[in-house]
Amino acid sequence: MSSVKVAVRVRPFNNREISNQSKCVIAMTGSTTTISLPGGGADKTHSFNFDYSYWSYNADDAHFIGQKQVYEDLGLEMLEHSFQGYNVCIFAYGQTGGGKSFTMMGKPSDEEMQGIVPRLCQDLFHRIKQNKDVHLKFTVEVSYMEIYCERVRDLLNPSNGGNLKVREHPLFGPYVDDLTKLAVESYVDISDLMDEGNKAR
Ligand SMILES: Nc1ncnc2c1ncn2[C@@H]1O[C@H](COP(=O)(O)OP(=O)(O)OP(=O)(O)O)[C@@H](O)[C@H]1O
Repeated sequence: MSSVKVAVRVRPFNNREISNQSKCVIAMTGSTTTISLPGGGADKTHSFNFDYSYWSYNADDAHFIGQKQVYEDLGLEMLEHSFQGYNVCIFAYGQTGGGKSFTMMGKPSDEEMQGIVPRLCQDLFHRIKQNKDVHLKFTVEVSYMEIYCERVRDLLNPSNGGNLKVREHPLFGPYVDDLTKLAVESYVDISDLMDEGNKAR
């Protein structure tokens, strides 16, 4: 099994794209994404295979993929790996307005629209609660930082200086020196800390 999985997602057109009568140049079949350059012709069509190609362009489409499916494919697997003792990381990459926040956070107050992070945090605590092994103890800690213009800021302690140092531990790899880590016991604790951190952005 590959240690890296890549998913691409198409979001619906925004108002500007609709009013410009933009044409959607992406098509998806299974896990394949096809880009057709305007003008047509076979040589202007390029196909790429990913682990997942998520068609979230139009909710009426039979192939539409919503927040729940994205979480069940990507988030649940990472949660499973973390309980098996692996370090996991999910990151979103793409141009501004492309849908990174929507996929990762979504609308946390609307159950159907929740993104990967709120769903994963809730399942994390459900799984911990189900533990019956008296020899197993779980500790969940949260850090929240912003890297902007090559400067690392601690969003849970903004007075912690504007540029924390990134260092490399010989065994555990890269880490941010002095970054605040706070113990949490529920998804509500995490949600409160995210609100707190967002105020410092
Ligand atoms: N899959 C989707 N379904 C419905 N709306 C979406 C989807 N993806 C993105 N959007 C909407 O598109 C807009 C831009 O998305 P978002 O803010 O997530 O982009 P972003 O990549 O995080 O942008 P930035 O880099 O500027 O922060 C938002 O209004 C969001 O609600």
